[in-house]
Amino acid sequence: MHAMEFLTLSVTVAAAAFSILFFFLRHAGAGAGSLPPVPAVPGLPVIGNLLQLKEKKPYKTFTQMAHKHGPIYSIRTGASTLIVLNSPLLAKEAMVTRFSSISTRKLSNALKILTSDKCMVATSDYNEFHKTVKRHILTNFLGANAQKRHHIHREAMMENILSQFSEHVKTFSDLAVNFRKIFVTQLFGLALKQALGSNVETIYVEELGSTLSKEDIYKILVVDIMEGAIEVDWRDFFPYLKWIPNRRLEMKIQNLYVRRKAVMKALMNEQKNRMASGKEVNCYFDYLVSEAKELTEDQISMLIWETIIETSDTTLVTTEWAMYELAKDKTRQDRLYEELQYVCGHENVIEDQLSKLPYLGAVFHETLRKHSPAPIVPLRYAHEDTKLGGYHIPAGSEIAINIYGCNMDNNLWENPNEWMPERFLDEKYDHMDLYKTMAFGAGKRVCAGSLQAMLIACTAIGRLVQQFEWELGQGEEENVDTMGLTTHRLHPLLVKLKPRIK
Ligand code: HEM
Repeated sequence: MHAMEFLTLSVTVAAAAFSILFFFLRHAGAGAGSLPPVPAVPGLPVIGNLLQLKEKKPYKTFTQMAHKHGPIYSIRTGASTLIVLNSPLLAKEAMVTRFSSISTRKLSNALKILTSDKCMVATSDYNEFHKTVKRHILTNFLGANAQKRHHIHREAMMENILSQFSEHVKTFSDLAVNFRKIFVTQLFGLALKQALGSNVETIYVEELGSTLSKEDIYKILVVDIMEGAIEVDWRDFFPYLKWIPNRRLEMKIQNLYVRRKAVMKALMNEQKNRMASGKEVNCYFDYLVSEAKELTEDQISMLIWETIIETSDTTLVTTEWAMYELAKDKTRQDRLYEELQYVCGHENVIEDQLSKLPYLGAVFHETLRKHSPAPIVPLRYAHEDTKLGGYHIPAGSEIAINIYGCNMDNNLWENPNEWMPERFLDEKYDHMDLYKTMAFGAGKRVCAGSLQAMLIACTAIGRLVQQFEWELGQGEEENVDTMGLTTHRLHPLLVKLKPRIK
């Protein structure tokens, strides 16, 4: 062999051997300790990257950082290290493959108080308590059979929503209508009915010394807690300073906690009296009282409240954004209307027909993709050394799964900033698959309420488009700001409605 050829061959063999070794070390049998550390985004001493997060829309900041630093990077939030994942592959690796090492929740000080230290299905660690309460919520409330039993309440809600929009159009014809005001009152009513068996209008709360309207109850159980949940306590970032009091925040959060507890107690007492009079109904409260003997009264109160807040928020966010996009885009609204006409004729769309309405499904999924209602999965942390994307993840790292970043990934979605439901008509998608995007999470902790969210949002969107032509109110096109950490619209959607001629 020629000397030059020999040299080239040797270099090639050495390079191949090195590549195999490198691949082996990064991906396969190598111990986690020998893997490289996750690339770090440069920050400042002590505070780390906190200043880069001051925008208060971390999911957007994280997505921009991913353009520069790749889909996995670490940032320092004060004393803690946060690993941020921005691609579906990495997100699934964390939520499915490495679940056993990353199944523990990391809660802020505010959330620790508001969730009664993880006493909810969604915020608990993956332990016996979680398995028990997840079984309960699926059996009576969110599983497919339970959802069939609650169908009657959803149907009543849809009727009320439509009649209120019709009433508005009759009375004020040209005036824009506040979509959220009508929708949320009815959705909250449904939440109360499923949870407690009664769409309560008023309640006397002894601890607060006053009678509350439904609006007051909604504020205390949902709005105030959503706001409190995103309160930032600087001690979250510097746990070694937790001995320094932060009275203003502590008082505020404690006050929210106490008020919520008092209202739940009054609501539950009313239902206890009903049960004592021999009247039982199909609702989560009756089920937990009679079937979940292992739970304390406080735990039942938290679990009932959990379903109320979960029913009332994310489905509203999805439906409100879908109606915004449809009202803005007459061509796509017409396309949806044609599909509805073709499948349902002059009849109102019903849940059983949803599988025959691919464009309606596509509108739902595209809205979840572009406006993911839970843009970041509530933080988890690795309780043991593990690996992600071929990098070493030391025990104690916090993990942020940026769902918004996954759903806006340029490598996966063409023009991700555009709302294009047609992308989900591609034959690679199974029409009834609820998990086409990362919006509901993945793995063992995937959203337990996805079926309910789909049934409510799709039926509502379908009926509202069958009944009216939608147009944005003046200045609404630019009105796209969101609230804090979520994609909840900052201002309610204002729309003009024109009844369709049947
Ligand atoms: C479009 C609407 C919704 C979206 C986008 C959504 C999103 C999510 C996400 C991302 C998670 C995963 C959290 C994690 O992995 O840590 C989750 C969990 C959960 N969601 Fe939803 N959700 C929605 C509606 C609902 C509704 C209507 C309910 C109930 C009424 C609900 C109940 C739950 C529960 C109980 C969990 C915890 C599951 C577990 O930890 O095993 N969700 N949701």
